[in-house]
Amino acid sequence: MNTSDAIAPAVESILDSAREREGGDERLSIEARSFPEAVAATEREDRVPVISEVKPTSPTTEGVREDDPVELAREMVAGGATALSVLTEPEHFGGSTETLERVREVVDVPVLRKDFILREDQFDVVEADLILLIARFVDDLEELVAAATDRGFQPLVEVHTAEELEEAIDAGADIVGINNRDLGKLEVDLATFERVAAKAPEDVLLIAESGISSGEDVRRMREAGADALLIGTAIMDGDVRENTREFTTT
Ligand SMILES: O=P(O)(O)OC[C@@H](O)[C@@H](O)c1c[nH]c2ccccc12
Repeated sequence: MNTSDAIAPAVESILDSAREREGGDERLSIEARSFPEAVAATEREDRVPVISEVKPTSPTTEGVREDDPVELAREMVAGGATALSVLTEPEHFGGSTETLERVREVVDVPVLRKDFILREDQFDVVEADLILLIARFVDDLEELVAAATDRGFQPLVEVHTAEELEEAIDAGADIVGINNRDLGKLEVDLATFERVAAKAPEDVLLIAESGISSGEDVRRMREAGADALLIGTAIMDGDVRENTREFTTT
């Protein structure tokens, strides 16, 4: 874990509660819906692969969206989402594992569990197709990537710098998310993806995360090598079906 740079207080608070969150006591075994296949299918239809994020609120968003997350998820899939991301962090993002469970029951696309996982037993609380591991926050990335894969999850390793990208590759990640948001200052800069993606090996599936809010942003990330885009705020703001449709047909 890289602790040399200061982490924003909001993120410290997220990590404090993540440390205390209990794990499951039974090891899960999952039959995951393939994310690489879903991405390839979207590409064949000449659309942009988008992971649409169900995010009721966040430390950087104003207000809380009260609509039924399951209904939002359905609408996102109807709008052409390749996959969904569901926040399960309860205290700062308004998420829950029950929501993820219900969403995964009603859609047939791959679903990412978005949370701040720090220990192996925290994998075992709810099934998902993809699971997020944030390179900056975990001590033993390689072990966690292996533990996730053993259970049948497709680990998505999130990075923000070229050094973390290297760590992710060394840990065996083949799906990597490059977060444009700096978790130190919580600021977004799309140049992050451009800079870090340039260092990625060809065979890694690259996801551009955070701060994508226009067709222009989509094109910019695709030109820089994004195989898929993870979009939350800009989809959650308004008609989620129409918003997803617009991003996927840019
Ligand atoms: O709402 P945005 O800017 O479109 O970003 C979505 C997603 O990238 C962001 O929610 C995110 C990226 N990494 C995370 C880690 C935990 C929680 C949330 C995130």
